Amino acid sequence: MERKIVEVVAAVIRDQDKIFATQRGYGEFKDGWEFPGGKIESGETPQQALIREIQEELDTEIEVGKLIDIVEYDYPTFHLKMHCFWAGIKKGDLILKEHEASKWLTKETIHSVEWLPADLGLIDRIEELL
Ligand SMILES: Nc1nc2c([nH]c(=O)n2[C@H]2C[C@H](O)[C@@H](COP(=O)(O)OP(=O)(O)OP(=O)(O)O)O2)c(=O)[nH]1
Repeated sequence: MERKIVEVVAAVIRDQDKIFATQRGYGEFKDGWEFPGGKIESGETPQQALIREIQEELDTEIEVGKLIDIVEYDYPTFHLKMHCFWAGIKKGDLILKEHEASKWLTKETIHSVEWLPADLGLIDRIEELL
């Protein structure tokens, strides 16, 4: 059987030398750290999906910047294709509507949380860009 492809967008919200990470509050990956975002819905561009997801999850309006990378990762039950963009805050205070915790991380602290497996390669790249 063909493995299911899950197409996701994620925002690396940056403020100077810090990036914003969130901890999942429910589901299969509960307690893992990630970049906020979610699944692209049909008819949406990745940028539109990201603006919608961040509004829903964090009650914040973002400006979507450049694509950092498209991460491909094989989880046991699906293949993840994750479009990761730089983002900045336009309006709002990053209120956690779904996540259980959040942190601003720097180059020095970026490895201090337990990232989801698919994010590890990306984290090494971001570390160099901070
Ligand atoms: N948002 C996000 N998801 C990630 C990251 N790394 C990673 O493996 N994932 C995986 C976990 C999930 O299987 C999937 C994202 O789906 P989701 O459950 O957040 O999406 P959603 O909000 O649209 O989903 P749903 O609960 O409404 O079904 O991508 C990451 O850094 N950010």
